[in-house]
Amino acid sequence: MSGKLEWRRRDLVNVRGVPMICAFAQNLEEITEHFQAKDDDIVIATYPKSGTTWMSEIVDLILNDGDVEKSRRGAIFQKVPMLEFRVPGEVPPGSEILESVPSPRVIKTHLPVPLFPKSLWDKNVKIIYVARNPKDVAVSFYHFDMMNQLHPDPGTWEEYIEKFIEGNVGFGSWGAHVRDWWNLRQQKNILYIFYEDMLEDPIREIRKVAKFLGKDFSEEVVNRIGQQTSFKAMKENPLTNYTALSSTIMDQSISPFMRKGICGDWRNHFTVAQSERFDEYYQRETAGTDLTFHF
Ligand SMILES: Nc1ncnc2c1ncn2[C@@H]1O[C@H](COP(=O)(O)OS(=O)(=O)O)[C@@H](OP(=O)(O)O)[C@H]1O
Repeated sequence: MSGKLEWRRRDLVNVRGVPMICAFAQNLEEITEHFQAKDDDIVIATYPKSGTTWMSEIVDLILNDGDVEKSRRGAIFQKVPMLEFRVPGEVPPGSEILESVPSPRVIKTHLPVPLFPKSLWDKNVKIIYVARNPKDVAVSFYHFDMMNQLHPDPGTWEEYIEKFIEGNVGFGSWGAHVRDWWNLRQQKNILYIFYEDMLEDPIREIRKVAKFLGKDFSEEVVNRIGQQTSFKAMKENPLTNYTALSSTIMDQSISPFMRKGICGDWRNHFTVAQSERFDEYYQRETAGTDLTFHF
């Protein structure tokens, strides 16, 4: 095997107790320990499939004052590089690409709190965390695992649900992820946003993010950002729908990156028994917190 094939469908690798995508696991601890943050870095942190790309495009437009032309300067994964992305021997790692991105850098990461780079904590950078209900995350992640060749094969849906509940999927436990970030939100510079709230009232949530980033826009600008970042617009936009990424990594003929973009698609996938099992999981994971999700 050579090239990207070497990293295809490999088992997850345990990094400090967190199951990680094999290609990304190489040198991950180096990022945690030695990635150099800058004071004006902005981080978009999420558990996978929780609205990262959507928030990334919103933040990019906010930083460019809603200038659509400027937002067309590159694909979303170039404008907002993923810190831990790595296919050794194939593409420069995200952490390296970030060294040449002009400030303020917007950094995408799915890293859980224990693996988050020390230097980003030390600099107390602005972090926007997006969380999504675990049933829709599981459905989205299952489809993503099928199409993303760097991920392990998800198996059947039945099998996948068990893996998800055990936290035996890329980036580990959903519950630990959303909880750890939630618990830190008042100590650190974190704006905690819910995907379902973005769907309910995108304009309200865009205003919230803009305010966090120190911007106050007219209605016209906010509406423009809302239109540009609607699911339909982003699905049709080759710069946001990931079609610019090699199909040897993401095979969108299996499942498109911009798949459905709704709340409640889980109803089309879970049996009643699976849903009840997941409800118990959700109760366990959020017990003792004031975290509440909409389904
Ligand atoms: N603009 C907009 N509006 C609503 N929903 C959107 C939007 N953009 C992306 N999406 C949906 O977000 C899901 C992908 O999540 P991520 O971007 O976090 O994926 S990744 O982890 O970075 O690969 C994935 O969800 P599913 O459709 O449920 O699979 C995308 O469709």
